[in-house]
Amino acid sequence: MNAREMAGLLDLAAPPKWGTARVLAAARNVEDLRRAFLRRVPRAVADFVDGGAEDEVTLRRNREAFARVVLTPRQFQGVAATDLRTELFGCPSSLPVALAPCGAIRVVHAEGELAVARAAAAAGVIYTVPSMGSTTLEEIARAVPPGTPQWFQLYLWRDRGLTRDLVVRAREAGYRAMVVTLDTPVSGARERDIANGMNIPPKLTRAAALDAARHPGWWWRFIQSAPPSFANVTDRTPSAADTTTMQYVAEQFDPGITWDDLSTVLDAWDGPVIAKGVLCAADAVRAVDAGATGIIVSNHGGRQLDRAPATFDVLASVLEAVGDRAEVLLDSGVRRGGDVAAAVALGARGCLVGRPYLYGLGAGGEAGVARMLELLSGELARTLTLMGVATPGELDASFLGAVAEHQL
Ligand SMILES: Cc1cc2nc3c(=O)[nH]c(=O)nc-3n(C[C@H](O)[C@H](O)[C@H](O)COP(=O)(O)O)c2cc1C
Ligand SMILES: CC(C)CC(=O)C(=O)O
Repeated sequence: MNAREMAGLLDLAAPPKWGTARVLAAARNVEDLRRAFLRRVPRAVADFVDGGAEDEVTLRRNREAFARVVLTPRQFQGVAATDLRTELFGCPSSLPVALAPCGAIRVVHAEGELAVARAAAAAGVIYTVPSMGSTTLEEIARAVPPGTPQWFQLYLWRDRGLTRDLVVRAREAGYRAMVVTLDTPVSGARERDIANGMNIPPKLTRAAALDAARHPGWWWRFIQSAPPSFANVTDRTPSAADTTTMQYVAEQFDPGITWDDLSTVLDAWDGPVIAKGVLCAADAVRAVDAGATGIIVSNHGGRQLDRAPATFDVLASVLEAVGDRAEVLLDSGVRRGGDVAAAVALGARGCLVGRPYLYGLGAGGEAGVARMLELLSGELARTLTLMGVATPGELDASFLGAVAEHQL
C-alpha cells in the first residue's frame, strides 16, 4: 500500500463532511470552492482540473500578474447601485464574464456540461460548449430555455471532414459564436495526468476502489451514469484496448495547422468567429486578417506552452494591435471580481473563467456552478462600488496604478 492509499484509509475515520448546501453557502470565494472540490473528487480528477503543463510556471504566472495589479479608487462617487450587464459578441450577458470551454467534465461531476449549461442560463451568463465535451452539443443546446445564447468551441482536427461536421452541427443547434482554439497543435505535457495515468473514462484500479471510501458521492454518481467519453465524436472513438481515449484525441490534434485552415470554419459559419489562444500583437492581427471578429487572450490556463506569458501582461499590446477591429476577451487565472475589473479597465470587453466553475461543479453540481457565479458577480459589484463606478463600462486605464519597482 502506498502513501496515498494509506491516506485514503485513514480518511475513513474523519468526521462526516458538511452537506453540500452548507458547504456552498459557507464558501466566501472561488478558493473556498476549490477546497471543497478537492475534498470531493478523486485525486486524479483534481489534478486533471488543477494541473498545468510541465513545471506549471505559466499556471502560477497568471495569478502573479493579477496580484501585481493596482486598482486606484475614486471616492464619494454616489454609487448607490451597480449594473454589471453587458453584451458579448451581440449576446446579452448579466456580467462581463463567460464560461470557458472545458472538455470531458463529466469526470468532475456526472451531470457535467448539462449542469454547467443550466447554471449559466439561469444566471444569464454565456457558456462556451467544448467540442471535446462529454455530452453532445445537441443535448447541451436542448438543456437550456430556447433563445439562451451559447457559444461553441472548435478544435481544427486533423480530420477536416469531422471538423466541418461539427461546425454544421453547431450551426444547426443554434450556437451563436464559434470559438476556435489556436494553442493546441499538440497537447501540453500535463505531468500530473501522466503520473496518475489519467484517462477518459478513468480506469477502475485498486487505488480507485480505495478512493471510493474517501469520495463516496463522486463514485456513487460515477457508477450510476454512463462513463464519460468524448460524446461528439464517440462513433469515431476506437474501441481497441491498446489505444486509450486520451491517446486517440491527442492524435487528432494537427501540428501542421496554419492560418489558412481557418477557412474550414469560415466557409460553413456565418456568425462571429473568436480566436482563442492569442498571446501577442502579431497573432492578434493575423487572426483578424484571417476573418476573426473576436480574440480571446488565453494561455489555456497554463495547460499548453509552459513559460508562455501571463495573459494580463500581454493584454495591452493585443488591444493596441487590433484597435476596434475585434472585441477582446481574456482568460487564464481569473479568480476574483477584481481580476475582471482590472482586465476591463485595461480595455478587455470581459473575461472567461475555466477552473472556477469546475470547482463549483465538483463541490456541488449545478448549485456549485451557480454559487461560483454568485460569488464572482458579488465581488465584481463590490469592487466597482469601492472604485467609485456603477458599471464596468466606466472603467478605463486611469483606474490602474503602477506598482513601484522595489515592491515587485
Ligand atoms: C479541465 C479543463 C479542460 C479544458 N478543456 C478545454 C477544451 O476542451 N478546449 C479549450 O479550448 N480549452 C480548454 N481548457 C482551457 C479553458 O478553456 C480556459 O482557457 C482555461 O481554463 C482558463 O484558465 P482558468 O482555468 O485559470 O480560468 C480546459 C481547461 C481545463 C481546466
Ligand atoms: C478534454 C481534455 C483533454 C481537454 C483539456 O484538458 C484541455 O484542453 O486542457
